[in-house]
Amino acid sequence: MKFNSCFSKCFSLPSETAIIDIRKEEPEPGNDQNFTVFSYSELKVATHGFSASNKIGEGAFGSVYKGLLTNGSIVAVKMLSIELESMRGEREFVSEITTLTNLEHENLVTLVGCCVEGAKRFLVYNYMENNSLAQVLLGGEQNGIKLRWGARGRILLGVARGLAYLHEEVKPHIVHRDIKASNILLDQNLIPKVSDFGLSRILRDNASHISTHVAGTLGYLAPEYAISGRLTRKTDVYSFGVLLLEIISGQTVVNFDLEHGEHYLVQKAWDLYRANRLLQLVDPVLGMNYPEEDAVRYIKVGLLCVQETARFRPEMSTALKMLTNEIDIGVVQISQPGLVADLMNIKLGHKTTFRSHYTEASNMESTPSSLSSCS
Ligand SMILES: Nc1ncnc2c1ncn2[C@@H]1O[C@H](COP(=O)(O)OP(=O)(O)OP(=O)(O)O)[C@@H](O)[C@H]1O
Repeated sequence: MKFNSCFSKCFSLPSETAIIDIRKEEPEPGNDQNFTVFSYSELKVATHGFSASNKIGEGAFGSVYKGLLTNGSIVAVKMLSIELESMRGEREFVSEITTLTNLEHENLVTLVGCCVEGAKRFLVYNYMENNSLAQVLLGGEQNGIKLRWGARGRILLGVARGLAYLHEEVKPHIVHRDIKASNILLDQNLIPKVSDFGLSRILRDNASHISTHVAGTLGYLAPEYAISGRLTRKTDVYSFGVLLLEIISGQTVVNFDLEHGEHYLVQKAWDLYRANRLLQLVDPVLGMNYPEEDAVRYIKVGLLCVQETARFRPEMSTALKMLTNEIDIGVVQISQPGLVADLMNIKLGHKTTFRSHYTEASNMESTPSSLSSCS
């Protein structure tokens, strides 16, 4: 796709700015027709000037705004607040985004386009009506959504499918790196959509967006990734296992409000497994309204995914088959999970240093260089 093949158009807009110039990427024949390079003014109008009332979230990359495009579609506009030196150049940025928009799966958020205006960069996604799993599952009553067992099962299967697609069908495969409840968005039917996949591709080498200074995020990190920076698909499998345990238990991976001994969800699940009391992990709000056999199977898959030794964790497609009972988890041995407790104690006071340890060179499986200052 040629980035310089933009053209200007005039649209009438339902605001005080009646007519503005809009640059759009003209698709070449055979190219992806769904990809749009938006103009800054178009996004500005769509989000009411990036107003506070349109702001729907804030992440490590920057603020997210709800927007209404002139064609009537509702979008989420992510304003990237990353230093320019960490970001790829204009052409590379657009080319990486084009690649990402070609990834289509029911369980991935659709990236509809981007905007480059000087130093400013924006990503434009389909808007997800039910916000993130973090807010719905762990945000309490204010969301007005109570996730029943069936919905929880559909969500974790959907996330597993989305990840299996990124890991095993996309070529070259994509390691998400940041699987967590706030990166799972829910559409109007509570279908889960994995977001923020492939974002490291828009960064220059050695730049990282993973917000490891956030305790919750830290709890999702596989031990080998946290300690030595080794990034593989099994790193995502670990994070998926943590997410699964959160979905079943309704608890966050780390919660210091709970009683001593219950702070770390993975530790708690492991203790209950060894005591043969796995059902005690299930979210009490579900009462008795869940099939016990499925619950035990799901939790065992979660524990298998968070095993300390990466090679003992299943591939995502295998985990999926275990969840759906196509593969019998009963015969699989589960050993010691990777526990974050020690890591949390050591690292949380060292925000800046810690973050700098999580730099990765590419989206591919990698082992970054020295971590000698890690203490
Ligand atoms: N496509 C979308 N539709 C609806 N809401 C969205 C969409 N994308 C993001 N959001 C909202 O914006 C919030 C911030 O999203 P973002 O992906 O920037 O950060 P995060 O995942 O919460 O945190 P981090 O950047 O540390 O991973 C989300 O939690 C969600 O509430």
